[in-house]
Amino acid sequence: MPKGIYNVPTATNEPIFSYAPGTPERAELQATLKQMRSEVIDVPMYIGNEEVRTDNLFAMTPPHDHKHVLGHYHQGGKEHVQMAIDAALAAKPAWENLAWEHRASIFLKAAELISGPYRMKLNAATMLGQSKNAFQAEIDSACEIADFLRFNVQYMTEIYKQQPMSSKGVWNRVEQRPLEGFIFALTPFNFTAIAGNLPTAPAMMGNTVVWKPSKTAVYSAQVLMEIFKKAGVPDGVINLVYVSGPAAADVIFNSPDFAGIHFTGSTGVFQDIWKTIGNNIHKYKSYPRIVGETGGKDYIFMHPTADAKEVATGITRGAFEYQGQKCSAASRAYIPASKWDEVLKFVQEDLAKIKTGGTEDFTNFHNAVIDETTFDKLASAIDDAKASPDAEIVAGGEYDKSVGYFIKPTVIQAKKADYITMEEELFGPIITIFVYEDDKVDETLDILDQTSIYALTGAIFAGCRYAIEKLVKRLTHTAGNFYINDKPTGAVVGQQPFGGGRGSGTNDKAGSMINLLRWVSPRTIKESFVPPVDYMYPNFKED
Ligand SMILES: NC(=O)c1ccc[n+]([C@@H]2O[C@H](COP(=O)([O-])OP(=O)(O)OC[C@H]3O[C@@H](n4cnc5c(N)ncnc54)[C@H](O)[C@@H]3O)[C@@H](O)[C@H]2O)c1
Ligand SMILES: N[C@@H](CCC=O)C(=O)O
Repeated sequence: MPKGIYNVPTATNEPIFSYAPGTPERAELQATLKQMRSEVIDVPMYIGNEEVRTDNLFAMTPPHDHKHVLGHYHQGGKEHVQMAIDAALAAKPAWENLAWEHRASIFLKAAELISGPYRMKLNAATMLGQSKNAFQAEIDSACEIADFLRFNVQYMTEIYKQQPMSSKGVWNRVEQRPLEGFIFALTPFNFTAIAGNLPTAPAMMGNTVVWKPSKTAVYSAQVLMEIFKKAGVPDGVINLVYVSGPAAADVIFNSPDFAGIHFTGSTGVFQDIWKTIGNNIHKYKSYPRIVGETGGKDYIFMHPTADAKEVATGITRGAFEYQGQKCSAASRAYIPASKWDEVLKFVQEDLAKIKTGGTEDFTNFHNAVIDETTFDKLASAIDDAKASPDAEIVAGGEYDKSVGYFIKPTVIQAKKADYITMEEELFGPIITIFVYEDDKVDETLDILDQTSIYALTGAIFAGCRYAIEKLVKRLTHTAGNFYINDKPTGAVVGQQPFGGGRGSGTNDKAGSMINLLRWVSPRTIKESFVPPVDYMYPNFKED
C-alpha cells in the first residue's frame, strides 16, 4: 500500500520532431524504415504469459505497396478469445490490488519508451502498416500516445484525490474500484494512439483487458504490445488477440464477466454491439460500461466574412491529411457563392502541388488508403459523382490500385445540399462542397444541422465577431469538437479533449478524466470514530 500521498510528474505534451532534411531524426527514421522493410516478421497473439501461434497466417502489407510482405500474424478463433478472457480474469486480483503508484510507473515508463528508444520503431510500423507519412505518424504514434499515457496518469491521481467532506467524528472516503470482470478494447485502424489508449486507459484504473485491434493495424499493435511488456505490464493484464470482429463479439458479449467495452470505430458496428449487449443484459454480473467514439461527417462552414486563403488551407489540411482517414477529417463544406471561385482556386493550387505515393519518400504529402475494400468504395463514390447530374468533380477524381491503394485528393461540388456524399461518411480523401447564396446563411445552417446523423467535429471560418458568436450558438449540438477559424482535425490530448455526440459516440472524451471515470465503480466508506451507544433521539427523552 502507498506510504505517502504522491504527486505524479506534471504531464506536458510530447514535442513533435520535424524530420526536416538534415535532421538526425530523419536519418534515424529512414534507416528504421529500411530495416523493417527488409524483414519478414512473425507476429503471435499475446495471451497471459504465452505467445500464441496458429496455423492460420495472414500477410501484413503496406497499403501503398500491397505486394510487399512485412510479416505474418497468427489469426485466432473463438477459443483464443475465451483464453484471453480467462487470462484477464486470472490476472485481475494481483493487478487491482497493486498500489496505484506502480500502475502509474508502468504507464509513465511506457510513455518514456515511446518518446525515446521505441519512437522510430513505432513510427515506422505505423508508416509501413497504415500508410501514414512521417509527420502524420509522429503526431499519432509518438506524440499522441505518449500524451494519452502521461495525461491519463495525472487524471487518475486527480480522480483519486476527489474526496467527500466529513462531519465531526466521522471520516468519509471514496475509493475508485476497478470494474468487476474484464474490459474489451476494440480498436480501429487509423490511429496507433487510439489503439494504444483503448486498452491502457481501463488497465491504468486497475482493470484487465482483452484487446482486439483492426486487422489492418496489427503491425503497430504488435510494437505497442512489445512496449507495454517492456514497461512492465504484467502478463494477462492486456491480452492481444487477432480474430474476426464477429468471432470476438460472440464470445465476449456472452460472457457473464463482461464489464465494459472501450470502442472506437464505425457507427454501424457500435450500434450493433450496443444492441447485442442490450439483448444479453440479463447474462452479465453487472451493467457493462459502453464507451464508443464513432463516425463523423465533419464540416467546414465558411461565413461570407471569412478569408478565402485561410478556408482553402483548412480544406486542404482538414480533408486530405492522412488521406482523409481521420474521424475528424472535413468531408463536407459550405462555401458562400461570393467566395467560391477564390476558395476553389486556392484549393486547386494546393492539390496541384501535393505528391501522392509511398511513405518511405518523405516528399509525399499524400499516401494510400488503408485497404482494397476502402479503395473500391471510394472509387465507386467518385464514379457515381462523375455520372450524377447533382455533382461535379472539381479537383482530383483519379485512382489507381495497381501498386498501392491510391485515391487522389478529390473535391466534389454538390448541386444539392443533400447529395449522398454530403450526408454519408466515406472515410477517405474526398470532400464534398455545397455553395450557398450569401443571403442564405440561416437556411444553410439549418441544412448543416439536419443533414447528417453525426456530430463529431466542425469548423467555422468568419471574420466578423457577431457572426462568430451567432455560429457558435446556432451550431451547439453539431460537433463535440468545434473549431473557430481552424481546421477540424488535430485535437491534442490535454488541450482539446476529443469526442462527439449524436451518432458519433458517447462523447466520453478520450484522454480525459471523464473517460477514466467510466472504468471505475466508486465505493463510499463512512467511518464513525465514537459510535453512539444509545438509539434514542434526545427529544424523545423525558424531562
Ligand atoms: N470518434 C472517434 O474518436 C474516432 C476515431 C477514430 C476512428 N473513428 C471511426 O472509425 C472508423 C474507421 O475505423 P475502422 O475502419 O477500423 O472501423 P470499424 O468499425 O470497421 O472497425 C473497428 C473495430 O471493430 C472491429 N469490427 C468490425 N466489425 C465488427 C463486428 N461486426 N463485430 C465486432 N467487431 C467488429 C474491427 O475489426 C476493428 O477492430 C470511422 O468510422 C471513423 O470515423 C472514430
Ligand atoms: N486527435 C485526432 C483524432 C482523429 C480520429 O481519428 C484528431 O483530432 O484529428
